[in-house]
Amino acid sequence: MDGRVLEAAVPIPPDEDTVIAFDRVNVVRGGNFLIRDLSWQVELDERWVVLGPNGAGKTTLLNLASARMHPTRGTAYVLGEKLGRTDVTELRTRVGITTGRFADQVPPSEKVLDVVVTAAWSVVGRWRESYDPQDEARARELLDQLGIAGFADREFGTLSEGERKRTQIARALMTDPELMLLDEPTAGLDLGGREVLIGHLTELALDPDAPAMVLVTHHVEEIPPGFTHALLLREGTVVAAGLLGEVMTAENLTKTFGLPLIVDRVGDRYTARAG
Ligand SMILES: Nc1ncnc2c1ncn2[C@@H]1O[C@H](COP(=O)(O)OP(=O)(O)OP(=O)(O)O)[C@@H](O)[C@H]1O
Repeated sequence: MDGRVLEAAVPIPPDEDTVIAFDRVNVVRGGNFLIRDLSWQVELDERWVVLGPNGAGKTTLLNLASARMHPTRGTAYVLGEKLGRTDVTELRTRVGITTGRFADQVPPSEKVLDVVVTAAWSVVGRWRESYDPQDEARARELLDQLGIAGFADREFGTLSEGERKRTQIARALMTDPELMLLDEPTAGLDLGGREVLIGHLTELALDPDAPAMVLVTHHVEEIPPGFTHALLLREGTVVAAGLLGEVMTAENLTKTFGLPLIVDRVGDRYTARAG
């Protein structure tokens, strides 16, 4: 494929350290290809960013990776389970996901600690009088890790957008997932909120005990240091995939976004602008 950095050779079935193995996956809806012939492999210790313009298929890719959708054609394994052939209920508990839609489902009066603890039962809204002290301790530890321990007893609805996003990440980590999916975690944040969140995502990315991660974003400025790989998507197909430093070229991003771009690396961050 033109411009492609890495031609994925995906062993099927994948070995046990492979968390995502997609082989020539297609997703077709109403005669349109949302994903076309996509092959991709994510290993346990990798942290991927998925970049692409609106409508490129990024959310569709996360829907596959979180077992919320299975391919129309092609083979997709997530955490060793073949999509379309497996009990997705069990598989979904092994994948942590944060999306913009989640915040809308949380009752504003819900206590922050409860938002995190209830992940253990895949529910939103407190429904038990008391929790296992171990679960509560873990939730507090995660809130602390995300820098919001002081908000444990606050109502979710009173948090800033950035604090809500951090609560959501703590919730996604609560079940100790093997794969963590982050759909535009920094969208809608002001500069300060964005940078704080990027700092926490960097800490997670550098933590060898953290799960494999896939982060979707529209902006190269929002790639947290510590992320190792990138997949560039356009119109459902892979423009480039591989090591971050090799993929993030002006040529690849120009193809991905369909306009001439200049890409700079400043320290461990990227910037892009029209060239
Ligand atoms: N059920 C569906 N039927 C037909 N087309 C669909 C369906 N769901 C999504 N699409 C289309 O598939 C394309 C990919 O959608 P997707 O949401 O995966 O893109 P995205 O990269 O996440 O976009 P954005 O950055 O805007 O969130 C879009 O053009 C969308 O309109």
